[in-house]
Parts: sequence; structure tokens; C-alpha cells
Amino acid sequence: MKLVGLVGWRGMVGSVLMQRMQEEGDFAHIEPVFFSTSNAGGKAPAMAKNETTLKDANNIDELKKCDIILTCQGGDYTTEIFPQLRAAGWNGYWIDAASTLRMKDDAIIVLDPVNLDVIKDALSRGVKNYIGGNCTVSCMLMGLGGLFQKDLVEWMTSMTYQAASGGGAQHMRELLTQFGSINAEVKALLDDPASAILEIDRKVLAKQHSMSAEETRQFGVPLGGNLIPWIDKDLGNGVSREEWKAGAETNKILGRGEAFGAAAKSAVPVDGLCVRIGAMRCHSQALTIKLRKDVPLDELEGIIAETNQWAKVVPNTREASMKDLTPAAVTGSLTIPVGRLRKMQMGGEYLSAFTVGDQLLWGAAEPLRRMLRIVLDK
Ligand SMILES: NC(=O)C1=CN([C@@H]2O[C@H](COP(=O)(O)OP(=O)(O)OC[C@H]3O[C@@H](n4cnc5c(N)ncnc54)[C@H](OP(=O)(O)O)[C@@H]3O)[C@@H](O)[C@H]2O)C=CC1
Ligand SMILES: N[C@@H](CC(=O)OP(=O)(O)O)C(=O)O
Repeated sequence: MKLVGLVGWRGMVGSVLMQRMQEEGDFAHIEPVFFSTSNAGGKAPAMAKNETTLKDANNIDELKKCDIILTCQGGDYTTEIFPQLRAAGWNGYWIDAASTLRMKDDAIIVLDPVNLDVIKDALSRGVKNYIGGNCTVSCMLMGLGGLFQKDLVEWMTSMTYQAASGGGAQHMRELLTQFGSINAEVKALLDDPASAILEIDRKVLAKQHSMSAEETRQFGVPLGGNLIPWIDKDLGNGVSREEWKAGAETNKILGRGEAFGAAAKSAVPVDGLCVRIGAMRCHSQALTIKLRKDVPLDELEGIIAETNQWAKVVPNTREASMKDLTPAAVTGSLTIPVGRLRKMQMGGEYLSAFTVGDQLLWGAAEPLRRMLRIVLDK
């Protein structure tokens, strides 16, 4: 059995990954070795088999023993450890949630329901680095991949509504704490049906404006009752790094663009604005798709429904959209609903769509555990 080193397994993404690996029986196919950056020598979790103590995740000699390393520990860990491991001659498979290596020439972004052909080609060429994509990109392609696979997309804009979890566990806690403190500020007025709504509104705003640095430590400004139209670094050209990923990663996942050689299809422009909102762990996005030709709506719906077993077309009605096309409806599920499908005023080649995905499942953990199985089954 292959020795699989698991790093970052107790973090937020890692916990979701462990849960999914247990649900799918993945541990029956591997000999797991659990690593920790903070508790080497401690007790490994219940899924451990022969190796029941935690190994030091910074010990290159211990890591080198693994055939495969699967990490959700984060970008800093990857930046520090990965080059040391390769320099020490380790030639195993590196499967990673962090963005650090995604755009490297010797790395593949994995989303096998969309790019199994790219993955298989890379495996046959001996590529050893397989990296999970950006959560927004992965969730979008899980829903709309069929349109790209049929080469129907000339360009696309993506306006995102990204959940607090994208920043990490502390961000989710901060959002809820902010909601709580805002509520506490106006609780007495809310309990009084005769109180004036503008007084409530004024107090909410005053609370938001007076939040301390401690109360906004993660997001920098209040997110509760607010939104933040910038995610990730400022690239200095008016584009956020999260927005840049949409085009760069979508095309890399699909194997499109100059980087893939003269025979590859040209890159599809994908661009938009990324916005943080007060949802917990589902990223949503409103898409405008410029089609290469005027394909009837029912045909487009059929292509989306057949994209994969998880993409689900939601009828473009008020009831269905409110019930099935929300973060609260999707959280904890692998289903990727795609709704609000309609042709736009600009013409028959312009398609509107809205999609939602659990950013800890398809957005992070699921592509990694599936990649592990692909490597094991190779
Ligand atoms: N958050 C997200 O939405 C997404 C994240 N990713 C990537 O996944 C990586 C990890 O993200 P995420 O899971 O959010 O990170 P977390 O901060 O939840 O976990 C990272 C590590 O922090 C350590 N840690 C310290 N204190 C605790 C604690 N109280 N509970 C649990 N772990 C603790 C653990 O390491 P140890 O056990 O060694 O101490 C853990 O593995 C990042 O690279 C990120 O870019 C990718 C897609 C989405
Ligand atoms: N940046 C994403 C989460 C994330 O971790 O993305 P990436 O894996 O591309 O760094 C968000 O904030 O919603």
C-alpha cells in the first residue's frame, strides 16, 4: 500500500477532506502518515493504521518516506517545504490545496470531472505536482464546464459573492461575532414593535463605524451587514489577485492558451469583480457568457445538466431560485446548482447564469481526494 503523508488534516479544509475521505472509504486504499507542524509526537487521529503518532511536518527525512504527500497546510508551508523536499531528491506525488505552485509549468491544476484528460496526459508524462484550483474557479467550472468543453464560450464575466470561509476559520468566527455585536446593539429596539426603523438603522451604522481593530482583525473592516469588493492581493493594475485567477486558472485547467503549444485552443477571456459577502462557506457567482453562436436555451440547459453528475439546472423561476440557488441550500453538499439561465437583452449570444458551490468541498477538499484516488489507481 502506498504511504500517504497527510499534512494540514486538522485545519478547516483538512477537516472537510478527512470527512470526505472517510465517507468515500479512501483510507482502505492507503497507509496514512499524519504530520503536524505544531504537535509532532502527539496522537494521530482515529484513521491512523500502523503509524499512530504525529510526525514532524518540517522534517524532510520523514516526509521523504512518503510515496504521496497530500497537504492542506497552506501556502507558507508549501513555499518552505516543497523546494527542500525536491532538492533532497524526493520524487513522490505532491497534492496540494495552496495556490503557491498552481501556475508553475511542472504543476497541473486538478479538477478531474472537467480536466481528466489533462491530468492523465500529465501522469503519463511523469508530472508529479497536482494542485487544487481556486475555489471560485473550481465551483464555476463544475457547473459550467460543459459549455467550455463544447467550446461555446467566447468570453465570460464572473461577478462573485464569496463567503467568509475563503479567508479561513477565523474569518468565519469574526463574521458571526460581528453579526452578534450588531444585534446586541439594537436588541431592545428590535424587541419593541413600535420602535423606529431609522433609529435601528442609525445604531447599526454607528456600531459598524465604531468597531475596534480587534473586532475587524481578519477582514480589516466590518463584513457583518456589509460587503468588501476586493479579495486577495492588489496586483497594482486595478485587478485583484482573486480576479486574475479566474482567467489564468480557468484556461490552465482546460489546457487552453499559448502555454499549451500551437495545437491548443486559444485562451478564453474570463474576467470580473470578486466581492466578499457575509455568507459562511458557499461562493456564488453571477456570470455573463458571450457564446460563440446563438444556441437555443433548452440546448444550453441540456449541456449544463449533462456536464457531470453534480451540476444541476435550477429552473429560472422565483420559487426555484429562492429555494435551490442559495448558499444556505448548497452548504455541505457536492451539488453545484446553475440557475437564472436566460438570454440577455444584448442578444441571443448572451447568456446569463448564477451558480453556487460549497467552497470547502468542490472549492478545496474534493478535487484533492479525487486526485489521490487517480494516482492510486494509476
Ligand atoms: N480556506 C479556504 O477556503 C481555502 C483554503 N485553501 C488552502 O488551504 C490551505 C489551508 O486553509 P485552511 O484549512 O483554511 O487553514 P487553517 O488555518 O484552518 O489550518 C491550517 C493549519 O493551522 C494549524 N492550526 C493551528 N491552530 C489550529 C486549530 N485551532 N484548529 C485547526 N488547525 C489549527 C493546523 O496545523 P498543525 O496541525 O500542523 O498545527 C492546520 O493544519 C491554504 O493554503 C489555503 O490557501 C484552498 C481553498 C480554499
Ligand atoms: N481566496 C479565496 C480562498 C482561497 O484560499 O483561494 P486560493 O486557494 O486561490 O488561495 C477566498 O478568499 O475566497
